[in-house]
Amino acid sequence: MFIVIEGIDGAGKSTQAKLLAEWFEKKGHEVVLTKEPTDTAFGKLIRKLVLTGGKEGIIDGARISHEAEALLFAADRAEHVAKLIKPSLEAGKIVISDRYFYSSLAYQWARGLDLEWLIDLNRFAIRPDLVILLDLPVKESMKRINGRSIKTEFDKIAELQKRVRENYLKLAERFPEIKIVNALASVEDIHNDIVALVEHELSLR
Ligand SMILES: Nc1ncnc2c1ncn2[C@@H]1O[C@H](COP(=O)(O)OP(=O)(O)OP(=O)(O)O)[C@@H](O)[C@H]1O
Ligand SMILES: Cc1cn([C@H]2C[C@H](O)[C@@H](COP(=O)(O)O)O2)c(=O)[nH]c1=O
Repeated sequence: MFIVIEGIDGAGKSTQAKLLAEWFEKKGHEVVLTKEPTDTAFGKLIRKLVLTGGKEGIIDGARISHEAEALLFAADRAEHVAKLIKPSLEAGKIVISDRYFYSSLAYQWARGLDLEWLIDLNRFAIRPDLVILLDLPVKESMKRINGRSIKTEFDKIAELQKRVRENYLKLAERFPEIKIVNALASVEDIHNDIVALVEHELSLR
C-alpha cells in the first residue's frame, strides 16, 4: 500500500507520517517512511539550488527558472520511484511518503507554471492508493513555522502558501485519491481521522 501525506509548509505532515508509520508497525507491517525532496544527490541539489534563500540558489547572477526547478523535483522523484518506492511496494511493504508529485502540482503551479505541463512531466510517477491532504489555514501554518522563515520574506511566503493551499483544494477535485483532513485539530484527532481513512482503504482490498 502506498500512502502520501501532502499539505502546505507546517501543516503537520512529518508529525502525522511518523505516527502513521508507527501505527502500521504495531500491526506487524514493514514500513518505509520516506519524503520528497529526498536525501539523495538530487534532493541535496534541490535544497542547495531551490530551497536556500542565499547565494547558493544563484547561477550566473540569477535564480534558476521555475521550469528548471520543476525538472529537478521530477528528476529527484524519478529516482525515488525507481530505487525506493517501486521495489518496496513489490516487496509487499507499506510506503508512506511525506510529499510526492502533488507537491509539484500545487507549488510549481502556484509559481506560474502550466498545470497540464506539470501533470505530463510527472506521468511516470505511480499513483498512490491514498493521499492525505492536511488542510490548514495559512495563518496557522505560519504560526507553526514562524521560527523557520526570515521576517522580510514572511509576507511573500504567506502569499505563496495561500495559492498553494487553494491549488491543493482544486487538485482534490481532480484526483479522487486525495482525501482532505482538517489539520487544525489536535495531533491525536488528526491521527485518528487518518487511521479511519486508511482502514476504509484497507477494507476495499
Ligand atoms: N495538530 C497540530 N497542532 C499544533 N501543532 C502541530 C500540530 N501538528 C504539528 N504541529 C507542530 O507544527 C510544526 C510543524 O509540524 P511538521 O514538521 O509535522 O509539519 P510539516 O508539514 O512536516 O512541515 P514542513 O512542510 O515545513 O516540513 C511542528 O513544530 C509540530 O510540532
Ligand atoms: C516535493 C516538492 C517540494 N516543494 C517544496 C515544498 C516545500 O516548500 C519544500 C520542501 O520543504 P520540506 O520542509 O522538506 O517539506 O519544497 C516543491 O516546491 N515542489 C515539490 O515537488
